[in-house]
Order: sequence, then structure tokens, then C-alpha cells
Amino acid sequence: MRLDVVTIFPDYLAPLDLSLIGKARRDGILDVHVHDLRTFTDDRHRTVDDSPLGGGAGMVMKPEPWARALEHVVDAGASQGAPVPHLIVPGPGGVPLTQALAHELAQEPWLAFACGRYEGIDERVYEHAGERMPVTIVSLGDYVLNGGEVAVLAIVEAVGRLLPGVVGNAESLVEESHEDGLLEYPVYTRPAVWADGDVVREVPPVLLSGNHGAIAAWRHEQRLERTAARRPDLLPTSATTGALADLDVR
Ligand SMILES: COc1ccc2nc(C(=O)O)sc2c1
Repeated sequence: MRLDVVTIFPDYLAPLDLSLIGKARRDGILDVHVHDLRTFTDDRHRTVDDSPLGGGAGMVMKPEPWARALEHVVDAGASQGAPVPHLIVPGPGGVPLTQALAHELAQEPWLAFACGRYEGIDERVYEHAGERMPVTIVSLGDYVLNGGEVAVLAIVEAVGRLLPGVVGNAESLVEESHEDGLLEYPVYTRPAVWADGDVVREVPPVLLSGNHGAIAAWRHEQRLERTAARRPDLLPTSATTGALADLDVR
């Protein structure tokens, strides 16, 4: 998968060189290109913003640098097995980033990201891009960041880790929070008995039983209980009348 990111803060994307995503780049699974929007300005001050027409606070990102940057991305990546990328623009008014959306994006050969700053990008840039490629505005959640870079790091990690070969043990992707609508179960490791100061903390005995059926059942019950307690909105109504009702989780 090819990823292109256009930003006025290229250094913000340095974490994409680290950990599993960094290894995926070195392994050739991800091909990441970060572009400085100021490269595509045409004035000595490398201007990317101006005052909002119609008045209002803050500044708006000018359309011309963005149009040049996106056309450069399309020209640079044309050999990707797709003529154009799917352009993802992080924004507070976007569709929420969900595990389902991450799986959808992980199927694409080429994603491009436009990182807004200030009060946002001139609306005509979305029109310009939409005439050339699919465009989706994506939000991390119901809060506002100062720009799109943090959201791009989150989206790239959520999508990149789903690509074959990125996460060492693919099985670890199965029973994760949100993969099947439930939150994940609690995890424990050695020591089985932890002397935490004057408090002795033991691991649930079922995990030491060697009874894999009982362990699986306990873990599923824990997932239902945690989801009911922390994210009841994720539970299908059927679950609240079925297994949960037996658990008497309220
Ligand atoms: C100006 O660019 C922005 C501003 C706020 C913002 N908030 C996001 C979010 O995902 O919450 S992405 C994003 C981009």
C-alpha cells in the first residue's frame, strides 16, 4: 500500500518511522511519502493561508498550493495499480474512524491524506479533488484537534496494522476491542500471585486451570461484562436479553 501525506508540518509524521509501521515500511509493505505543502507555494513567503472571505476568526488554507500538491501526488503515484488515490481528509465534521472503516481502507492500494490546519482548507479544494479522486472526510471522534496530522497518525496505524505481515501474530487481531463489536477481555501474565506491597493480587484461577473451554467461556463473559459496563451502545439489543441478562450486568 502506498500512502501520501500532504502537511505543513512534515516532522509531525516522523512517528511513521517507528515500531510496527516503521518496520512495515522497511519490509516494503507500506510505501509512505510525506509532502510539505509549502513546496507547492509560488511566493517568496511560501504562503499557505489567508483571511476568511466573509470575515470571521482565524485563517483559511489557500486553494492553489493544495491543488498543485494533490496533482503532484497523483502524478507521482500513478504506477500504484490505481490511477488515483483515495483522498482522506481528517476533519471534525467527518465520518467517524471505526474498525469497520479501517478494514475498508486496508483494502485500498493507495491512500492520500490532506492535513488541514488553521480554520480549515478552502472548500473549493474538496470540489477540485472530488472531480479527480474519491474523497472521504474522517474524524477521530466528537472533539476538535488543531490539525489533521494526529488523526493521520491514528488512521495509518489503525489501517496499517491490518495489512498482512505487519502484526507478527495475525491471531492477535481477532479478539481485539471492536473487531466483533465487543471490548477485549482482561489479560494477565506472570507472576500468578503478585505481592503488591502489603496487597496480594492473584490471577483469576480459571486462567491457571489448563481448561481451554472454561478459559474461552470466562473470557467471552468478561468481554460481554466490560462492553455492557463501558460501551452498552455497542451491544446489539439481543445481547441484553440473552447472555447479558444471565450475567445480571446493569
Ligand atoms: C484544520 O484541520 C483540522 C482541525 C480539526 C480537526 N479535528 C479532527 C478530528 O479528527 O477530531 S481532524 C482535524 C483537522
